[in-house]
Amino acid sequence: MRLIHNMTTIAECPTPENSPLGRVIKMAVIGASGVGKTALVVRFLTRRFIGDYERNAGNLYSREVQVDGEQVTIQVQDTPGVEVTDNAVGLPDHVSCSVQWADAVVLVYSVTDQRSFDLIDQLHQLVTRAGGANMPVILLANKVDLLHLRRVDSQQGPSLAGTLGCSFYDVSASEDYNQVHSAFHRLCCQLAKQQPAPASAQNSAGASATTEKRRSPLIPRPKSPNMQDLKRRFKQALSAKVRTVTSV
Ligand SMILES: Nc1nc2c(ncn2[C@@H]2O[C@H](COP(=O)(O)OP(=O)(O)OP(=O)(O)O)[C@@H](O)[C@H]2O)c(=O)[nH]1
Repeated sequence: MRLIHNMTTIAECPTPENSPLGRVIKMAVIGASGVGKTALVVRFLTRRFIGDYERNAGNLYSREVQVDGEQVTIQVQDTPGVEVTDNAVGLPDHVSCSVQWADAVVLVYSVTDQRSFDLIDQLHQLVTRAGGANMPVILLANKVDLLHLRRVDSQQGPSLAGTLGCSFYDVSASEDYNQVHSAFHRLCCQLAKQQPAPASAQNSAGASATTEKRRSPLIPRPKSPNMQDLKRRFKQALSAKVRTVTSV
């Protein structure tokens, strides 16, 4: 089997950065197309579910949040959907690059899509190959609100997570902010505990070994963190709804 990229282009990969404000936690969200990766990231970072998302071209989102009382910069790389085909050899380059950049990976499948679930085992292998065996990974089963469309048995997710050695969460980006927040937030707490003190508290020689390991001059800087873009899209979605209502 081979993993292919569903999108036409992704121009840039994320670059590790230390915020002058303190700790930066970097996550990559990976899964098949349409499982709700963007919806989950947007829900976590803005509390909102817009419902209609542009096809993902690999956006990097960033936001300051409180983790255990500490102000932390969360950067989330939303990766384009991957698909399974024959002769799998590795992750698409841009996804692999996101894994190498990230401190942790969020694997996502949709409970309405058996193929997206079947992909997870293989994705996990490729993620640990690209990011190292110790890469923290969590598994999210999204769209649990769609009870009538469920195709993946509710026991399959926890069982697979047990086999892979990662935490598992049933979530619904559309219906339940708390579930989504809890899953991402626990991962943030775990990472915050594992990471060394912020770069600002260290001398330059003592910079994070993890950061140094992953820094590469070949990886260009990301587009600027796009909360503005999120807000724009949210406004567009709202105005589209207003237009629909007024035209009825
Ligand atoms: N009912 C329901 N729909 C959801 C949920 N999460 C996402 N969706 C919908 O599923 C569709 C795909 O969501 P996206 O967030 O664009 O999925 P994606 O994984 O980023 O897809 P790609 O950009 O193709 O990689 C959209 O129509 C969302 O509104 C959910 O929890 N419940």
